[in-house]
Amino acid sequence: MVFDWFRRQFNQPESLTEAPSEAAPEASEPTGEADRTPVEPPTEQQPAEAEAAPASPPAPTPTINPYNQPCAKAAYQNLKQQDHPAAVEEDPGAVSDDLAATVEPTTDDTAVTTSAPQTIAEATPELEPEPAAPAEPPFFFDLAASEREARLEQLTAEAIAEPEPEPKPQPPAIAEPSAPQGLTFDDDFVWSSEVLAAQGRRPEEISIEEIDWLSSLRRGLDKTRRSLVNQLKSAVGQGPLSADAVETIEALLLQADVGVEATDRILTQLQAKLRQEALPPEQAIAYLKQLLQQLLDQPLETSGRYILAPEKGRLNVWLVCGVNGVGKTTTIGKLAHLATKSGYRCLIAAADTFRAAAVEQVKVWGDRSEVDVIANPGQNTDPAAVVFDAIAAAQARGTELLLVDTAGRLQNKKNLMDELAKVRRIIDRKAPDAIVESLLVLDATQGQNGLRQAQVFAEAAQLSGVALTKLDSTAKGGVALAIAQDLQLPIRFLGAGERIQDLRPFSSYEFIQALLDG
Ligand SMILES: Nc1nc2c(ncn2[C@@H]2O[C@H](COP(=O)(O)OP(=O)(O)OP(=O)(O)O)[C@@H](O)[C@H]2O)c(=O)[nH]1
Repeated sequence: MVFDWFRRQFNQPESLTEAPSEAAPEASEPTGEADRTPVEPPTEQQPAEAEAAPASPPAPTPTINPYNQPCAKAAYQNLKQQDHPAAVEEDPGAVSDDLAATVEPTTDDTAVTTSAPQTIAEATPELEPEPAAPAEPPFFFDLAASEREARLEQLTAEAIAEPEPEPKPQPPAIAEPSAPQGLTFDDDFVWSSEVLAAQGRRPEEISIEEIDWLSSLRRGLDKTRRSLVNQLKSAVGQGPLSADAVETIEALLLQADVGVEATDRILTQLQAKLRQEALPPEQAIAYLKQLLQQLLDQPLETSGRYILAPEKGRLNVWLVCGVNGVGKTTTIGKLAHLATKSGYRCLIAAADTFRAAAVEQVKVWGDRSEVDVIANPGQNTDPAAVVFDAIAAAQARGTELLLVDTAGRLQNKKNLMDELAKVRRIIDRKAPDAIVESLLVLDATQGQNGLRQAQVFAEAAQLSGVALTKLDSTAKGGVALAIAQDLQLPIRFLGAGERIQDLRPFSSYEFIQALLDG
């Protein structure tokens, strides 16, 4: 059974919607929880019962404890088993024991309540294997000593949040869809699997693809997180907020491009809560996470749709817009990849005819994602004509998702509106039954400037949501909150790298965990 990435749902812990309502009237708005369907993992070996009937929503787990690793270890063992079944079949019992002996952290309860980076640093030495060598070398020992050492160094480096280190070099763009590589029981793996576990995922349901995505997201938000977390923790964790603490939190949020409106809202709610009860830093941060997540979820609730997914068996037309350079073409390529991987018949229309190079670029992405591109040879051809041809092709082929690249560089809002309106008219005439969505691509590195672009596009087109790209290249990841608060636009997809698999549907829960807890 093919895993539908578009319909991957995120069950958030109940506490995330309940607690803030005491302090924040907004929290009493409908949460849309009922609309959410249970999580299904993108494993190729779906559990049989999951196919027959959706499992009931998993029991919520209030907080992630990445350093209490039972899920991570079990998931690792399971994935490794899929990788090397023979090796594991020889003596599965020994594998479990060795795993436990090798990575069982001996952190006590106190360590769990300390800040994440500190806990990593404290727990790290205990990740070393016990001195006594096991009788039979387990597969786990293929984590070479050098690899563990590198990991130790990395964890130690990460524990020192300041000064901000140089960003890790991003993997080069990969021309072909590539399977996530390398199964390593490292900090990324542990964090990602515990984030999934906190959403009710069982270890055997955890796939390498999801681990790969969450790891990318976590690494992508590295820069934003580093400039936020430690200072936030010290400011938030001192009982009722002093004027100084308010100022610090305000400055930190604004620095991460959270925006004035969202920052004010967060501070008001946080102050109200901390006046009611003194929370230790970890709990205060947990509360802050709830506030941020609610803020991100609000436009999703208002839109009435938690996910943006093509409807099966029908023609869905997604107009992808955005100014040049924001990652529009890349996003189309990644969406096409996601669509084919998720079992949809997909086609791309190269309707950004304003620039000849745009057509060529989109063709390259079509090749990478193995999706055909409908283009009109010749320069400055009419985009509406390309859409017309593309719809005809889509109808002939039974296409389910037609991704339309639209021009971003139009001199003014009127031109933009006219062009988008013309494309819409063609679609309405040629495919009246199609489901049409408009997705705006925004570049996170542009921070608040992106909001102004969004404003113009929001006025020109009825937007279904935003694809926020380049999160991995900026410390302004907080702009996601400004998009939600100031523009009330739902974020639908996140791009956090240049690889074809580095774009996935948005989860407010995972985003906030990666932002404040990774
Ligand atoms: N690091 C990173 N780079 C990205 C991401 N998305 C896109 N890019 C890069 O951003 C650059 C611009 O991307 P394009 O997709 O060409 O942008 P565009 O909006 O189509 O702009 P034009 O090519 O000028 O039409 C490329 O170098 C992409 O590799 C992302 O999520 N992370």
